[in-house]
Amino acid sequence: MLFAVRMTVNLPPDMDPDVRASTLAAEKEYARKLQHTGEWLHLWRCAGLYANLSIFDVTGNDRLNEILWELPLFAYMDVTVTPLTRHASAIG
Ligand SMILES: O=C(O)CC1=CCC(=O)O1
Repeated sequence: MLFAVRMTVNLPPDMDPDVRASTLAAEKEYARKLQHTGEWLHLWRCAGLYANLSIFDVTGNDRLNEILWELPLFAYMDVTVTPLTRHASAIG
């Protein structure tokens, strides 16, 4: 199943710099791993924002929920999930 997920990151301005750096590094590693497995299909930066638009290809809601809750940045994110289905006019 395909899902579009918008993640907006809100890191506290007073966050400890070491915790910030290690959390961002963990997020990057986690995202790279899921891109390699094919579950995190697209990861796009929303231009000018500390936000991304991602496409996930997962077995279902439960797997997506698991992935999102395990994001190292999850506690600092606003997340919006949109389930996707094929558009009748899509040629691809
Ligand atoms: O920077 C972001 O948008 C948050 C994020 C998601 C995966 C990643 O590596 O960073």
